[in-house]
Amino acid sequence: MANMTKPREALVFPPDKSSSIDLYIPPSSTSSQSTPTKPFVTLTYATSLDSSLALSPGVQTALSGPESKAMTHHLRSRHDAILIGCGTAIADDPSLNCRIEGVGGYGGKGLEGQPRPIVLDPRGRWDVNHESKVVKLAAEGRGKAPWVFTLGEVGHERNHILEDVGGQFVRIGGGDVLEWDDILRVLAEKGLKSVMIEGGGHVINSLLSPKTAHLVDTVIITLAPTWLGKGGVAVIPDERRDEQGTKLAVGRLKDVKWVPLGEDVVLCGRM
Ligand SMILES: NC(=O)C1=CN([C@@H]2O[C@H](COP(=O)(O)OP(=O)(O)OC[C@H]3O[C@@H](n4cnc5c(N)ncnc54)[C@H](O)[C@@H]3O)[C@@H](O)[C@H]2O)C=CC1
Ligand SMILES: Nc1nc(O)c(N)c(N[C@@H]2O[C@H](COP(=O)(O)O)[C@@H](O)[C@H]2O)n1
Repeated sequence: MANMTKPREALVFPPDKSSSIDLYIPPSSTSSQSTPTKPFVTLTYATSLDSSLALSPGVQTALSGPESKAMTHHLRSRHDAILIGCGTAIADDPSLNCRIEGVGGYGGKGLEGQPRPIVLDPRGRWDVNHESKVVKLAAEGRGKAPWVFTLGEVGHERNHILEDVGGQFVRIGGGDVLEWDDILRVLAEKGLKSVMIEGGGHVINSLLSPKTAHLVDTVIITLAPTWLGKGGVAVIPDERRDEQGTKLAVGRLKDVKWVPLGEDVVLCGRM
């Protein structure tokens, strides 16, 4: 007979696999903070062999197999926050919760092990509403409510939708764009000690730009054995040049480990 205390969709990530991955993530949600003004930053996403996150902009594309999907949820259980851009929120209507067996809402207590969803939405493009998955899950006690980082005011109605489930709009910065230094400083000020940044393309490419790539502590990338073809949402950061104008690599990972998971391989490394 099935265990009645946990919902059927709970995922399991085996301890023998997690021991390799765990070297690259904060040991627990409370213990690791690289500096007082910045949370520990894990950049993590799934990509195709031709470096695409999705078939086309605005199209959700399943790349991870079941084993690497469980790995991603293990990461979600071990970070205080999970961050995406509004392009991903609009395209995917994501859950942004953790569905690993034993976390809060999936057999565990309260919201233990659930990350705080953060959506970067400088100009209020994401029409968050009562039907948004992340709002519904928060109302059901199966995930934390989102914090949406904006540059300007949003309407009262959207404010209420988030506040009713424990979320909020957070107005940050004084310029035209949300700067990574400001985003990470605000997360640290709010007591979040670790964040996993999932995407999408604009968010990853901007974070990996030469001026901000150093803000990333570790990288955990799922590589799926498929090509998505031209026109996809590609991870391809801006180029870097030295003072003479000679082109350089944007970055190279160190302390690298490749972990096979099902048909995928997971690349772990440090910036
Ligand atoms: N395979 C994977 O692991 C993932 C795939 N995706 C896919 O990526 C696609 C969405 O990617 P994009 O359209 O590129 O949207 P995105 O999710 O990168 O959002 C881009 C928007 O974020 C906002 N933003 C705020 N601050 C920013 C900053 N500092 N840097 C960059 N953007 C900032 C801007 O308004 C920008 O238009 C979807 O198709 C989704 O399915 C998304 C996440 C993970
Ligand atoms: N790890 C991973 N593998 C894939 O194949 C993906 N398409 C994604 N996408 C990211 O996960 C979000 C959707 O998952 P939930 O609904 O939150 O469970 C999506 O919005 C992307 O951030 N990730």
